[in-house]
Amino acid sequence: MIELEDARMVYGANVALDGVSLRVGSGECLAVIGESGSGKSTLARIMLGQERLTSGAFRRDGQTRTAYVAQDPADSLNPRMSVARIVAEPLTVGKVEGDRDALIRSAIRAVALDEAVLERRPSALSGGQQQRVSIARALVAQPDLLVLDEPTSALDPSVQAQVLRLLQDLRAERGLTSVLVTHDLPAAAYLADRIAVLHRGRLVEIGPSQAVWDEAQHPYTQALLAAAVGDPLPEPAIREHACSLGPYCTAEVSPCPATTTVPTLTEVGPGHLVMPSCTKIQGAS
Ligand SMILES: Nc1ncnc2c1ncn2[C@@H]1O[C@H](COP(=O)(O)OP(=O)(O)OP(=O)(O)O)[C@@H](O)[C@H]1O
Repeated sequence: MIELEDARMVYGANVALDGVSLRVGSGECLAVIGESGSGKSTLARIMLGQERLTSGAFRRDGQTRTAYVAQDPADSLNPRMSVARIVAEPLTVGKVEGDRDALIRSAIRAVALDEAVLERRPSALSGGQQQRVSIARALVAQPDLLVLDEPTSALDPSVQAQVLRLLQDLRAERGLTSVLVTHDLPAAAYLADRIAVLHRGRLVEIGPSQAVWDEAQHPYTQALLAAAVGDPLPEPAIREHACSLGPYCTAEVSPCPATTTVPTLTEVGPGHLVMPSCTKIQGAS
């Protein structure tokens, strides 16, 4: 459904994407993971058709309707509009025909919100409810491709788990094609069929989520995994990588100080769902 071939994106002296080739099949969820600055958001903008590559090819099925869920619902929902108007926006922009009221109510029910929220403003909702409204807005015009940029990272851990479960249910019900951009490897492994790992604009690994989780091949992916599961970091080379893990590293100076915060996993419910919580490790410089 979507294909990138030798994609390169350059902003002045910054190479955001460097020779990336990948495909996203119809109905597939691909997670794109990597540290801050690795090129994830650039890739998302390309897939949404918002920017053009410097070189290489981007192909998308002709009539693809795209939708986007941003990281922080507080930023992406207009505080002056009612939830009903917010959710209706893509219907207006896309000039969608049909019973708008029914489509809006159906989208709100799909994200497990009560229809009573339609009359409220975003400020009268919790962060988790706001993100559900963002997802309802993304779904209302029945997109073929949903791009989610860190959809849970602005939420409390318990709410993150609920939103991830919701996204998983929506995937199962609707067979949506989706691209999940995240630095959260457990969330990627939970939700996605495949995981693509970006490091400094290069695709260093791509494969089925379970395989990447169980047997990551590239040292950078192994370092991300070690950080995600709170393993002590055995190899000096991997420690070096781990210290460049922006989202997981509290250090703002280089070299990294001796104490680094990395996430560990906590079971939060039945099945396979795990969410990161933080722990201190010593000597991870
Ligand atoms: N509009 C732009 N102008 C100049 N440089 C840019 C622009 N957009 C991205 N970049 C650069 O491209 C690189 C990749 O940025 P990008 O935002 O895609 O990374 P990211 O993985 O999404 O990071 P984050 O997780 O922090 O959002 C960075 O070096 C960034 O500074």
